[in-house]
Amino acid sequence: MITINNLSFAYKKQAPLFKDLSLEEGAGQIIGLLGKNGAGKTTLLQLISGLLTPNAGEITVNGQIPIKRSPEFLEQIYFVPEEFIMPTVKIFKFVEAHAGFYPRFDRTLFNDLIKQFELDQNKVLSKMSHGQKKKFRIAFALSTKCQVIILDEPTNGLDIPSKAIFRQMVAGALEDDQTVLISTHQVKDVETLIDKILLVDNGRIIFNNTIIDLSEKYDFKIVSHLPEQVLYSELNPMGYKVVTAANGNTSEVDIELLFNAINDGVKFN
Ligand SMILES: Nc1ncnc2c1ncn2[C@@H]1O[C@H](COP(=O)(O)OP(=O)(O)OP(=O)(O)O)[C@@H](O)[C@H]1O
Repeated sequence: MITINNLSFAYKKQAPLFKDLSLEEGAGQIIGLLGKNGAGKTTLLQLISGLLTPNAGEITVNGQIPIKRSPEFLEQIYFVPEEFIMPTVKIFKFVEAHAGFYPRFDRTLFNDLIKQFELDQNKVLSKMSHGQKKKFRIAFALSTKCQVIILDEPTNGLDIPSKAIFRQMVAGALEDDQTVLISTHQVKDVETLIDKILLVDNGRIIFNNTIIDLSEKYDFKIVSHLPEQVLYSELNPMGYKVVTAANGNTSEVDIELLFNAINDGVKFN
């Protein structure tokens, strides 16, 4: 689905951001793309979407080369950037004008998602609040049923109930042949949603693992006393948050703890 071979990329007059980066991701996953500020998450998403040109290496999405921006490519990828400007048209007019670009666009789903987000289709997009615009873009993205949906910081600006609705929507609206790539710092918002974590640091993917694998191999828990065999620990009002090797049970992955542990040098394999 998404294949990256030996990608190198630098912004003009800047040191290379990515050198020799390779990645292979199949269909049917919700992937969380994590990394510190400036790690290159948005840049990577823009490269995959064909909005930036690699200096070397190759990216393909379903066999298409993104930067060629062919109609076959554009109808199967939808990118919701972190910041965007919306046109001065009503929601229903926008849908009338744009849904046709996406052969699998599902109007029933769109109407349902807009209702769940409590948006009025007669509202003018440019006059909506930031959170409302974001909700519209998410609903539109999911309704395209594109094979690759890219969401850059989707929950920024969403109120608390909308974050829960967002999780239900993404989990409920996807087909087996779709892949969703979500870049976020709001890990709690996607913790129960994502199947896989990709961690970008210093121009490299330093971590690429599934939640199932992590939950089978490691325990993430809060304890009052530090156990002897601990891979990583953090002080917590209740005692310590720790990561240990699993003892036969599966535990829910605490992504924030995992992120901090990796940044502290803990190797998860
Ligand atoms: N248009 C640009 N021109 C030059 N440098 C840029 C440009 N856009 C981003 N950069 C630089 O590239 C690096 C990666 O930026 P990017 O926005 O991809 O990171 P990010 O991981 O998405 O960060 P954040 O979590 O803060 O959103 C940063 O050092 C940034 O300053």
